[in-house]
Parts: sequence; C-alpha cells; structure tokens
Amino acid sequence: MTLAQLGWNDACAAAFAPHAAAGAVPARVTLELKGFFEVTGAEGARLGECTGKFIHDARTAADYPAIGDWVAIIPQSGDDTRAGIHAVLPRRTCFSRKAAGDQDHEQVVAANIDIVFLVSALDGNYNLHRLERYLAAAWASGAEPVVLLNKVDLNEDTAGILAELAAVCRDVPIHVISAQTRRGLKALQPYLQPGRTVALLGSSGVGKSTLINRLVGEYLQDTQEVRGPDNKGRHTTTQRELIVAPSGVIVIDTPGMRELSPWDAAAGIDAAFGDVAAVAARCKFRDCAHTVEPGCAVRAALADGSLEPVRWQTYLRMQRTTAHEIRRVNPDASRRQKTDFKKLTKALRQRVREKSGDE
Ligand SMILES: Nc1nc2c(ncn2[C@@H]2O[C@H](COP(=O)(O)OP(=O)(O)OP(=O)(O)O)[C@@H](O)[C@H]2O)c(=O)[nH]1
Ligand SMILES: [Zn+2]
Repeated sequence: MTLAQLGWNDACAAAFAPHAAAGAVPARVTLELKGFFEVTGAEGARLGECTGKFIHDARTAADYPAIGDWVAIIPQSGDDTRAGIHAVLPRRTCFSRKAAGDQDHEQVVAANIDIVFLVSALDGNYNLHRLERYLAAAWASGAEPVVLLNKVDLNEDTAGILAELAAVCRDVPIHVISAQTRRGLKALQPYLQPGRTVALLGSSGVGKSTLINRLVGEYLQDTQEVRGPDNKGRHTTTQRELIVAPSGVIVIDTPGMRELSPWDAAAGIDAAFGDVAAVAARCKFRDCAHTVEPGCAVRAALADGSLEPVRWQTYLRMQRTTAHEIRRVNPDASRRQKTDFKKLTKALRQRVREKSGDE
C-alpha cells in the first residue's frame, strides 16, 4: 500500500518534513485499541506505541493519536512488527467528544475525515433536530457534510422532508437513497475518490453498515458477517476501522464514530455557530431573550441583514433540542460492547503479523 492510497498528500508531506529530518517515517492510524495502535505506512502495518517522551509531553487526551491520524513513527530495531509513535501531525479535520468548555476532556474520535455522510432513514426514524445536531458536529469537525436519506424503498413520500431540510442544510448536498436496493448510490460516486477519507454518522439502524458494504464492495469479505442472537447480520467494527476500498476511497468505521451521539455535538455547536454566539454576546443585557430588550444586538443584526434569520432560528432550535436531548439516557452507550482487552490485543498482533507476512 502506498502512502497516497492511505490519503497522504502535499500538505501531509510539508507537515512531516521536520520529522523526516529526525529519521521518522509517516504512517496512518488504521486501528486503535486502548493505547495501542495499528499504524500503516508504505512498509505495511505495525503495532505502534507512543514513546515515553510522547507521553511525557502530551498535555491532554486530545494530544494522543486517534483513528485516521497521521503519525511519525520510528520502526523498532530488531522487531519488524513494532514501532514507536513520536508525533501526531496536525489534524486537518477532527471529530471529538467533550464536556462543554472542558478542553482537557476532549477525546478525539477520528481525524482527517474529508467527507461525512449524515445518514437518516426515511422509515419513521427521520428526525430533523437530530440531523441538525449531526450537522453541527460535522461543521465543527471541518469535514464536508453530505446528507443521506436512506430506505427510500420504504417511504417514497420525500417532498415534505426535502423542503424542510433545504432550510437547515443550506449548501449541504442531500441525496435520497436505498442502500438495500442500491437506488441513488451512483450519485455518491463523486465523493468516493481515491485517497479521500469518508465516514458515516447516524443513529443505530439507519443503514450505515449496509451502506459501507456497498461503498467498499467485495473488500468486506474480510469483515465478518456474524449472526447475533436476534439473527441480524452485523459486521464487527472492532477489527477494521480504516478501510481502503478497491475504488480507492478510504472509509473510517470506528466504534467511536458509531457511539458519537447527536448530543456529543453540543460542544460543537458553539464552534459551528461562533458568529451567532458572538453577535448574541454583544447584547446589552447578559440574560437578553432577544425579544423586546433594549440594546439587543441580535435583533439589530437581523434587522440590518448581517445575521440571516434561518441561521438564527437554527441556532436557537439546536440549543433547545440539545438541552432537551442531553437529559435523555444515551441509548447507544448501553449497547457499547465490553472490550475484551487481552483478546483484542492478541488479535491485533496476529493481524499485524499476518499483514507483514503478506508484504
Ligand atoms: N428497506 C431497507 N432496509 C435497509 C436499507 N438499508 C439498511 N436496511 C436495513 O436496516 C437494518 C439496519 O441496517 P444497518 O446497516 O445494520 O444499520 P446501522 O446504521 O449500521 O446500525 P448500527 O450498526 O446499529 O449502527 C438492517 O436490517 C438493514 O438490512 C434500505 O435502504 N432499505
Ligand atoms: Zn439580545
């Protein structure tokens, strides 16, 4: 596998230059497992561990590598399955979860994603407010969002939903698809370019796995299709988190992204709506409700056109729904599988060994 196939570009090369001078080689984090990383570079995959100096210098959790990161590694001498991770290159885009206003607890879920598909299903699962919050998360991450309305085979009546969506999505493309019947999937081709990294966000059951199977095609034979007690096919995301598809597109499918709930985006809203928050901060009264108060900067900005009404309404609604949702129990959390650390480390080592055998 070449670096370009893993998403390497000129910007990465420029950022990497000082590390190259220090004798390191670049690699991308293709799997993450509690402090261990599978790092894949031009020479294949290795088991990467942060060096003592790295750990010593790290100030917050966000400084550590995450899936999709480019890292500077130095292969361990005498062991071609291991490498030390010396640095993380600056992230082009970054999905994280964090307690609002608490920088130290920012946990990076995935990095360097170019395009994020926000998947909703049209079969009654559809929820505008949830989609808005995913949109906020995407904007805050820096990735380019694309809205996918899946399962059109179950609900053809999309006109109303599309009209409603157009108002909040603004320039964000919307595609109506069926991952199952393949309807509308051709229109996704422009996003699926070699070296580009895509990821999917959406609640459980909207069809992310089904869609990923379509996007990466036959490659997924590697991904086990296991049958759960509910007799539902389910692929294991623990074994393969960054997939280079035969088409060349790179798909990140990590439990971290799956567990990212719309209200994790709460912290992202301020980032995505920084301009709106800045206007509101100029109101004369701190507790301004932006209705009849004198010296209200929001009403002034709405009146002189410097603040778009749709943007203001979206901001308000997101704040409201986030506050509401945040009180609800996160259903995804209970689904989170208990990780058998030993078993996974063993599997990871095994995989690295098999891969290095392939080269
Ligand atoms: N009718 C129809 N069913 C679909 C479509 N896409 C997915 N499904 C079905 O919806 C169910 C859930 O799909 P998944 O792909 O497992 O959904 P997911 O988003 O990956 O769910 P999690 O793994 O729980 O996050 C499965 O039974 C799929 O077969 C579609 O376009 N149309
Ligand atoms: Zn005001």
